[in-house]
Amino acid sequence: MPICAMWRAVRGLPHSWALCAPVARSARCRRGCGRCHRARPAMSRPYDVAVIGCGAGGYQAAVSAAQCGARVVLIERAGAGGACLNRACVPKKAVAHVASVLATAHGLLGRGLAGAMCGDLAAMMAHEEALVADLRRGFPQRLKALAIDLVAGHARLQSAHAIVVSGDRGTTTIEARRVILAAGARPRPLPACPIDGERVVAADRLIPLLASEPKRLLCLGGGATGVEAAFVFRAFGAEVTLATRGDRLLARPMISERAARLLERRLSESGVTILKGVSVIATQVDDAGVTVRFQDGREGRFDRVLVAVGSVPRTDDIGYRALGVRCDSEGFVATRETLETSVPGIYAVGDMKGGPMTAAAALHDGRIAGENAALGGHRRRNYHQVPLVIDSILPLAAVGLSEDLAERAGFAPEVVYIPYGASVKARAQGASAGFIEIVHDEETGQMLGGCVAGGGADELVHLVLAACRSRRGLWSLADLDYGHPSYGEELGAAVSAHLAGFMRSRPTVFRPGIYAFRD
Ligand SMILES: Cc1cc2nc3c(=O)[nH]c(=O)nc-3n(C[C@H](O)[C@H](O)[C@H](O)COP(=O)(O)OP(=O)(O)OC[C@H]3O[C@@H](n4cnc5c(N)ncnc54)[C@H](O)[C@@H]3O)c2cc1C
Ligand SMILES: NC(=O)c1ccc[n+]([C@@H]2O[C@H](COP(=O)([O-])OP(=O)(O)OC[C@H]3O[C@@H](n4cnc5c(N)ncnc54)[C@H](O)[C@@H]3O)[C@@H](O)[C@H]2O)c1
Repeated sequence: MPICAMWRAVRGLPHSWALCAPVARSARCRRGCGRCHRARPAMSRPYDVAVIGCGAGGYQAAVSAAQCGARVVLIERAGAGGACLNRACVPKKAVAHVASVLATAHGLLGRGLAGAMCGDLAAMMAHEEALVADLRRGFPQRLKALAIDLVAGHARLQSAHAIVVSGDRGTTTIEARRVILAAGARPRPLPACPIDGERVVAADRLIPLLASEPKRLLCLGGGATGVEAAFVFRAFGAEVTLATRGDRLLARPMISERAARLLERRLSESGVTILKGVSVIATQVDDAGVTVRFQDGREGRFDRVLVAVGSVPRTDDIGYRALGVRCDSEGFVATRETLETSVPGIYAVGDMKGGPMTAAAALHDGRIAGENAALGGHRRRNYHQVPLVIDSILPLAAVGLSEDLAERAGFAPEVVYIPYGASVKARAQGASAGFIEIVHDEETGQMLGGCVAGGGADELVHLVLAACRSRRGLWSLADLDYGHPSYGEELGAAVSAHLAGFMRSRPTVFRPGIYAFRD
């Protein structure tokens, strides 16, 4: 007799799903009584972890939780992969690579290359679309391999343990012991420059904007998006103006002043017009373009405008505020270092919470929150371990503490500056505009951070990060053998000079600092 039937017989109750549910997962029951299995709705057994949003943060959180043995459901209302895969990092990397090959080729004219080199926009867009589609297709398989259920629809929290999902197939309720919010953010609107999706577009429409082949483009905002967009559009022949309210590009503590100045010079040399300390007071859109008025009286005429002035939280109906999840003054979800919100059992990752808003940081969050939610652990996030990489005419990457931040954290920072002018590889490649800056504690030799501007930046930064996380600090870089000629050897050469003093006087013991706690 099937187990559910036995259960009914014992209790003397009619056949019902609620009764059978506890035994319906048994193989014996399925063989004997198909009804229980077929009738079982999604709510049959609470999940250990439910994740809302399948962007970089949500995907990683689901994977980490599943790898910890949790039963996980991932709810996504649009395309899996979120902003990073569909609109931002991935397509941007594809087009920025072509742009940097073009820039490199121009730099080698008369040094081994001859003739005109130009981009093929249509072919590049086709490559980018195929890449994104291919990566998106892989999602279901990767999730299936970890037994993660992917549910399509808009998720709304009903309680800390119940989520109502509305999709094409109606509404269902999913129960979970813990919930991870990973719903992302959206571009900050600029009232003086309203988005119309055609002439004036938001930062996350960068790729479609490229396809429209603007001749005269205004990039509003001197942050990561503005800088990267200005570089790519210029490489494809557009006349580009980059206008920012701030007094420098990439105004974040991790990126040194010296790097920002060099980037500005390289962008200007490539033909980008840079306006600093300006903001738009009015825009007028007509059939032929956009007239933009700035607060300093200047006026400009452009084909298109890209508004990239930061991000704001999603205000969509997700229901967490009603449950008492606290937000910061800007509306981003506030979290503890464990990424748990003010409501126990609800975590938040990625762009929807305060902190750095990059896919790299969202992935870091996802690893921590996924594990904490699955195991009830207390691993803490540490954004000093997350690199920032900017694709531009001057590749830039940074990690850890700048000199200022190190001083404020109580270290005695010393900055080692290594210009690429001394690098054999950089000179051989005709790319000697660049440098490496390393911040370390001069009393102990502990590595605290670094900023790389120039060739190899996006990969070298990981070597700097590894040294920051190593208890051997500067020694960890000095002990390595490097290929020659290489950019890496510049790191080794620079730190060797600084080690002489320590070798005479100091042991390799570090004070507790930003990298001291291990996870
Ligand atoms: C042009 C551009 C280029 C960038 N390039 C880089 C880069 O090179 N490197 C880098 O590190 N960062 C980059 N970023 C930043 C990066 O894209 C974001 O920080 C990252 O994608 C944020 O990931 P997330 O998981 O927090 O959010 P998202 O990727 O926005 O994912 C949130 C997901 O949640 C879903 N969702 C929202 N609400 C609900 C709901 N109620 N129910 C179900 N699903 C829901 C959304 O559909 C979405 O798929 C770039 C950003 C831009 C704009
Ligand atoms: N490579 C990467 O990691 C990468 C690339 C692109 C975007 N992103 C992330 O995406 C998010 C959005 O990028 P973003 O560049 O839009 O934001 P951002 O916060 O990086 O930069 C915003 C810029 O807009 C300027 N600004 C603000 N208000 C303005 C105004 N009224 N007029 C003119 N300028 C104004 C600011 O001075 C700043 O330079 C960021 O958090 C960024 O970290 C990351």
